[in-house]
Amino acid sequence: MEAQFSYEGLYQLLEERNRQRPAGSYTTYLFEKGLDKILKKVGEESTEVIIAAKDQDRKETIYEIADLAYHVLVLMVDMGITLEDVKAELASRHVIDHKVKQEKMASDHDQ
Ligand SMILES: N=c1c2ncn([C@@H]3O[C@H](COP(=O)(O)OP(=O)(O)OP(=O)(O)O)[C@@H](O)[C@H]3O)c2ncn1[C@@H]1O[C@H](COP(=O)(O)O)[C@@H](O)[C@H]1O
Repeated sequence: MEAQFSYEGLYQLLEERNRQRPAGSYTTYLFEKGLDKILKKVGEESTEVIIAAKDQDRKETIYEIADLAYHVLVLMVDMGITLEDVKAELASRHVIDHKVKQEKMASDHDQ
């Protein structure tokens, strides 16, 4: 059976790792190393996504996107950026995009 997963649940676990810093945790290792190490991992994982996608390797691309998503979440926790912060940003763009489309449809209709 597939394990229950949510971004919110993983984010909370990473916050807990940051507060408690348990030994033997890879996330603890990243927080202890600090921002530069986390950024290096985000850069590496981004490159691996690009390479896998360029090879048209769907399975590998999914695997590397998951690695990237985890490291981006670690970066967010380190910087105190919440999932709500990112959702709010995406939501504001979504509304703008919707408005632009409506305006374009109205102007197309007038012509
Ligand atoms: N999703 C992940 C996840 N994805 C990738 N990784 C780790 O990221 C590392 C990436 O591998 P690399 O070969 O690039 O790096 P490395 O050589 O191991 O280490 P570096 O010295 O390069 O940093 C691996 O050690 C993976 O185990 C993750 N580690 C943890 N999680 C999640 O975070 C939770 C907490 O993990 P811990 O804090 O380790 O208990 C886990 O339950 C998972 O849900």
